[in-house]
Amino acid sequence: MTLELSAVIAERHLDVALTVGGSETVAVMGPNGAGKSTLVQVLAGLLRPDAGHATLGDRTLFRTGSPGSPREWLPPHARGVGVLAQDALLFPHLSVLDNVAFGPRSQGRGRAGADAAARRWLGEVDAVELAGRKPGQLSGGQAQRVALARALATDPELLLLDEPMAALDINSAPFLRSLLKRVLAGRRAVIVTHHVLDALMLADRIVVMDRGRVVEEGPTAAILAHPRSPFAASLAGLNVLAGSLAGAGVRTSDAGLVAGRLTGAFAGAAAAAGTGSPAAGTGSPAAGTGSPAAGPEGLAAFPPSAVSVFLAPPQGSPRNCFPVTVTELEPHGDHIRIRAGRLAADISPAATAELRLQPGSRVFFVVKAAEVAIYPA
Ligand SMILES: Nc1ncnc2c1ncn2[C@@H]1O[C@H](COP(=O)(O)OP(=O)(O)OP(=O)(O)O)[C@@H](O)[C@H]1O
Repeated sequence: MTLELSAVIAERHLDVALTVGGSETVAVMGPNGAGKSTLVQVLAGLLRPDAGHATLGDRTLFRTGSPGSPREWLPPHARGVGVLAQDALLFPHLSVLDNVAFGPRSQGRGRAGADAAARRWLGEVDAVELAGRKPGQLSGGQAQRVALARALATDPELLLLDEPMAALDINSAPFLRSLLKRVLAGRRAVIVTHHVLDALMLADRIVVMDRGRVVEEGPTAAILAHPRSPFAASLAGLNVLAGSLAGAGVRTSDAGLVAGRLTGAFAGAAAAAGTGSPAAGTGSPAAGTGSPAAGPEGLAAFPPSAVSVFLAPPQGSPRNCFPVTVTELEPHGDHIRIRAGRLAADISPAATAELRLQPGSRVFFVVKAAEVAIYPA
């Protein structure tokens, strides 16, 4: 069962087409004003396009009409669509439990059944203990978890997430991100995000929008490896290595142990569990996507500006050191971006000349652990 959408809204310069498969999560990215939120509002039934149609399996969400196919419009509550926005938007006068039970109740379930469903979903987002509170007694992160439970409690065929982490502080965002990873698995979802890590961790595919149109789309890894739009190219700048979490680092199958610093709430949890900081790793990260079986999955991310380039490994240094072969050199602002497979380093033109770098040069990319952010995937 597929979601198919085409929509034109002249006032917002929107002209998009989108298809989302049955258990696919699509990340919608793009610069400010690209039309990402407008797209979500169209799918949610909050905005009426001038032209177009949307179908979810054999159901029509809307059709603006043409000779031979009449105008159709399903109101938001009848679409089978759940929405999680930047703000939780809970009903302030209802308890957490009643907020989550609201959807099942309006679908016709009795109180006992709706409450049981609400408790089950609160369990899914680790918020059962909040059931009796009012929204005013919740932190931002707690409210967002409750809003996620509320969005899921109607068992929507499509989940829409519009920058769900944007309003959260740095400590709450990683927890919600790992919850989303769990609940989005096998579910159809569209997530609007500004963060490439969200796309990497949560989505199967990226759709890049610009000025109301889709300018690029494809599997997340493929878009980042071969970006065609300037926006995707800017996203692709970040170095990301995947593997399994090991203390304050990530053990990759081909780049060894990448040492870094744990981010946000996860750092607190790891510290409480008594995990330490590993020694810096060495290895060849040319492919860098391996995911060894041991331990929960994690990502190590660092900007090209944090990478130094050496002809020989620095002696006695506690830094991450990756032997690589240069594949490409390109101008990047005042610097030269040195690409080596999936990794990139930005260094000065003078350093590039001094090291006599060219495609095929075998060098060492070196990055301090303090510059590497470690995320649970
Ligand atoms: N309520 C509104 N009324 C009229 N035009 C709007 C409204 N909201 C947004 N727009 C316009 O529609 C276009 C798309 O905006 P939209 O908010 O969908 O972009 P976005 O990609 O979500 O941007 P951002 O990343 O800044 O949230 C922009 O030109 C914007 O100015």
